[in-house]
Amino acid sequence: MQSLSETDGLIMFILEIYLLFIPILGRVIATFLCSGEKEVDLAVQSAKAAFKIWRKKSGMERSRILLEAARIIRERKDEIATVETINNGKSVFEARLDIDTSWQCLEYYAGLAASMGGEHVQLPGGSFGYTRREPLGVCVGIGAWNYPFQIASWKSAPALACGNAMVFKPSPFTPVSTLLLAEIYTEAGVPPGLFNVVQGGAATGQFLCQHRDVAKVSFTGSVPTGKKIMELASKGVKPVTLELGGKSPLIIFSDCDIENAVRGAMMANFLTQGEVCCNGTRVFVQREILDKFTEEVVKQTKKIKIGDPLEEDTRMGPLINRSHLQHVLGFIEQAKNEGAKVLCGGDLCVPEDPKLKDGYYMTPCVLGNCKDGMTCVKEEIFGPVMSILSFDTEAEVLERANDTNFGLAAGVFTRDIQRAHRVVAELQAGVCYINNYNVSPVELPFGGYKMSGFGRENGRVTIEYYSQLKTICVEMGDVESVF
Ligand SMILES: NC(=O)c1ccc[n+]([C@@H]2O[C@H](COP(=O)([O-])OP(=O)(O)OC[C@H]3O[C@@H](n4cnc5c(N)ncnc54)[C@H](O)[C@@H]3O)[C@@H](O)[C@H]2O)c1
Ligand SMILES: CCCCC=O
Repeated sequence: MQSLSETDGLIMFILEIYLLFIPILGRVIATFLCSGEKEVDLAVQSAKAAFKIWRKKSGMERSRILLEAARIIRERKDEIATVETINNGKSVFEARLDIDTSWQCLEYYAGLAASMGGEHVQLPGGSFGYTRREPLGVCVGIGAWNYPFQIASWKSAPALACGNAMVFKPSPFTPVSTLLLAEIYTEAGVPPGLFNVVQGGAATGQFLCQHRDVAKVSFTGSVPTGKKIMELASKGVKPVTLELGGKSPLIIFSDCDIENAVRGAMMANFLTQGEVCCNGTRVFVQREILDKFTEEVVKQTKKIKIGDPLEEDTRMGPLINRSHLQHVLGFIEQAKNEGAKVLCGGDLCVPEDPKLKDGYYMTPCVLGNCKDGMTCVKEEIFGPVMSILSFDTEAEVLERANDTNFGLAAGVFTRDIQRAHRVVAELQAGVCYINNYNVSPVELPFGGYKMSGFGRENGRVTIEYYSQLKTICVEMGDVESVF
């Protein structure tokens, strides 16, 4: 995707034309116009009108419609996954898993919609108070390009279940699948405009964040953009949820089940071409098993089938675009210059199929001899690059694992259950895995510590991020005035 007029920072109506590149082939397949200030306002106004209808519906009514939307997603799973693969480049095998977690999210919040309530509190003299959980209004969702349909589902499902409307802006690199979600919500019976999609990049996102009728912004993307969004939202005192980047540690103790630890490390690094926010890219391995673990990880990494992501047995497709591919390869060059050793991969890859020759493919990379101060260990690469580090003691690895501004996720592999819980209690990360990595059941909250953001997606707690609490105080006696 290229913007003919990349306009980061400009707050005015701008006509942006985006070229939609398909990463599999490296070719333009469509162009589209970005929504300007006027289109953003139209989307917000129609969402506002829909909100007036939707907020009056009972939780049971909202639940029924969300369940119907979940059913349609299940029914259209293969079609949506194919669109996601063509647009993003991830293997269709993985895209189907994303679609599963999407309809599961709608089902989960459909289940909670009818049970959102407040509490009743008795006060002296028969008086009492109660609380009501009320929707916020028109919420904005802004998404990244790595999980387009899933991100839109994870934001819209709790928002709609709570009685809100949502205007969603996908990344301009992956504008397509969110439109399918809008179509599905409409078919399921939400009022027209309740879930609106606007297209565009930074400028469109800014129009949304500063719109006076927007009540909340939920953002998924990078730390620098998250900071800008927080700043814009602060001007209107709008609450924000920030799901940002990471550089998560995965700690492998020598008493682990090594086969599972290797599988965990692969899951922690190579899903969606490594373009995953919570990836455990700093793999700390206890010295006693370093050689054995490294040998096995390299062996498994070399076996990953790279190629046309629409083929059933492909497990790694192209990266999102050419400039990101160059960016990732640049990190590998820098790692070599700083003393890391490339144990496998890290090269441009031209798949055998001639039609794929212009796609954005690379071989997944394992870096050995990594040290804490290296750029590849400190910065989010967002590509298929695993950095292996060694450690000796639990105290030492905890200190090193926490020595980062990020705090999205962390993992530990050990057979010692006391140690597992002791270590995760000390890890400064919002999501911790014991003896697994990168599983995201929608029943569990997901979100970061430190610069990886705040607020949560999924789980019961997310209801609190899409609703507000009203307190009602009821007097049953006479007014005792102090005057
Ligand atoms: N924590 C999570 O749940 C999570 C999930 C997926 C991705 N991510 C993070 O996202 C990043 C990769 O995604 P990306 O490259 O799309 O991120 P990005 O920050 O470049 O863009 C994200 C979205 O923000 C929009 N945007 C850009 N500038 C804006 C501005 N000034 N105002 C409003 N909107 C603006 C973009 O158009 C896009 O829709 C990585 O850092 C990754 O870790 C986090
Ligand atoms: C595993 C899903 C989390 C998405 C982050 O990029």
